[in-house]
Amino acid sequence: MARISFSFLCPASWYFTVPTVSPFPRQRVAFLGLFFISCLLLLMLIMDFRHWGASSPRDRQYERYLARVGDLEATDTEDPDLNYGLVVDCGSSGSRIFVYFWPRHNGNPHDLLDIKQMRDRNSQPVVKKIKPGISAMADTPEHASDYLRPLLSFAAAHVPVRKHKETPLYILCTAGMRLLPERKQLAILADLVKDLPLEFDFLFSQSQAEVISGKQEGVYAWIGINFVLGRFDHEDEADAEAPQELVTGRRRTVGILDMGGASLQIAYEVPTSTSVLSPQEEEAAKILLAEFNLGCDVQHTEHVYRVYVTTFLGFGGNFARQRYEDLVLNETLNKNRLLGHKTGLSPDNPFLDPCLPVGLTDVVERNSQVLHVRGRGDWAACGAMLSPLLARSNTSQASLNGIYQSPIDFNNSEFYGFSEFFYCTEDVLRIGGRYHGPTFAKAAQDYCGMAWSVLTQRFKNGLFSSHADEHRLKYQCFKSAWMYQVLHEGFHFPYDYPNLQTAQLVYDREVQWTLGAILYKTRFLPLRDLRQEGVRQAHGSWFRLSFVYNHYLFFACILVVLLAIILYLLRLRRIHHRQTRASAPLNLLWIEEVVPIIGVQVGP
Ligand SMILES: Nc1nc2c(ncn2[C@@H]2O[C@H](COP(=O)(O)OP(=O)(O)OP(=O)(O)O)[C@@H](O)[C@H]2O)c(=O)[nH]1
Repeated sequence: MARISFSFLCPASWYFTVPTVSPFPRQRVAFLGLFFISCLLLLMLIMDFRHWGASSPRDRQYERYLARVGDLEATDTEDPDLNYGLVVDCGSSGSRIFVYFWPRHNGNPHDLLDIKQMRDRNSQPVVKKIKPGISAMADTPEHASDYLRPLLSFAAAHVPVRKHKETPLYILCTAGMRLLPERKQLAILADLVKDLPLEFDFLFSQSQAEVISGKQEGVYAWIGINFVLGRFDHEDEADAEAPQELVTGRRRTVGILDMGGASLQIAYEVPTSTSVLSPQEEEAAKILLAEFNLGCDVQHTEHVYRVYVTTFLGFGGNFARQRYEDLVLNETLNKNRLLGHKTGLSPDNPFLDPCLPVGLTDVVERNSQVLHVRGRGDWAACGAMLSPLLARSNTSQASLNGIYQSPIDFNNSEFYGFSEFFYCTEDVLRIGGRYHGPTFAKAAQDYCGMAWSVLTQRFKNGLFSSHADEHRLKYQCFKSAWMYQVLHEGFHFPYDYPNLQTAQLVYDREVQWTLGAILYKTRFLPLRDLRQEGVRQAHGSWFRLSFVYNHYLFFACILVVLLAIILYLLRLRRIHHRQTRASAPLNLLWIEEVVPIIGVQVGP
């Protein structure tokens, strides 16, 4: 029987022996119990440790709130960890450059990069616009890069020079370019690809200058707004915007309506199992559905979204006005010919246009044909005249141009309207935000019925939004009627649909399709970061899980060991007492034996 004595913790009288093979089964049970509890504790702590990276829903909401506040601050260009990206939106009415930035990816494979619009030293968004659209370069494509130079120089002055080489530049052209013959489009793009890299050091290749399809534009706008609203977040938590809704897994996404100068897009998520369709409808629906994965790993199917997206070229606000003028001119001249009238042929016998404010005069010219017009500001009559331009078919499941429209659950959906949807409601009417059909109709009607002289006077007095210009004043009556017709007659939105917001800024972030474009184009970058992180973790994994790194775990283990020791000592003490009582004479002998062996005694 071996004897071990403990002298450093106990009083001298505590000298005792420990049998190597315990003769006490209860002691063994206690040991096993302790061992089991320790393991359990360790396991729980390790599990908990894995979750330390993720914060609670409440924390996440708070973090999001802080992030929104942070979005309004000047971008810290000294921070070496920030990445930058540029998107040029070459639209039909003008081009604008957006400068975005993002920090390192947060490591959660469910999240996209946290891309935000850059803000300058005065905390103003870094964005610059030029007019006219790039399609104005159609006949002089060799000057396309000169045309874009002011935008790129502006961006180059804002992005730190050391970052230029790694800053991707995307030049994405929309409807204005789509309307040009392919030959002219290619000539413009070729000039950009050839000349811009000579002057600017951004990451730019041939594939990064393109004419995107309307479908892409719609999907990008859809991604942009849903990202800003946090609808791609997957964790279980109450929705900040709809707290009554406890969302598990995926959140309900919002749909978009985006009316530019030349084209119009609608996009919304559709369920994977669509309603019963005829084979023809099924075929039509397939063409209009975009299925894409927003996860950084294509194998993660929980990030697959199925979105109905349609684009209508020629249905943007400015282009619709041109189509309307074509229609009016042709109809009036035909009537003149048939009935011998002279309507619109001179300024004193103008065509009375219900879609222009009262008293506004204008001249429509097409191929040497001229039509003199004067506004009569009749919004209802204007709407009625626009009906043929919607080109609806008789089928109930079709929207504009007779295109199949996937059913929308108007009782359980949310939409955001951008560009003309916002400008038409806000610029002069000042009712942007939550859209209410009857209120909008009343305001638009009142505006239309005003005399042009009164409107221009109000404009001079600064009564309209700072974004409103003369073009807006002139065409507001037409555009508001067009928007209304498109929304309710074209897309069949109920007149009292309560869940449409018209917007340009959401949480003070400008929501443009360009944000969705850069999010989509950089969606695999997190995977690269995660892989690098994975390699780093593999090297340092022991360190990360070690007790020293994890101080909570370390203290818990110390506690468990101390507990085990104390219990063990108490147990031995009891055994010792029992034995002392059983053989008192032997006790002395034990002490005599033990003291010489150890030779160290604490206490008297
Ligand atoms: N109030 C206001 N109007 C704008 C602004 N930007 C453009 N517009 C006007 O809105 C109309 C539509 O312009 P955009 O939304 O830029 O459309 P676009 O990109 O030119 O058109 P697409 O090529 O069809 O996408 C044009 O008549 C512009 O003059 C803006 O920031 N504020």
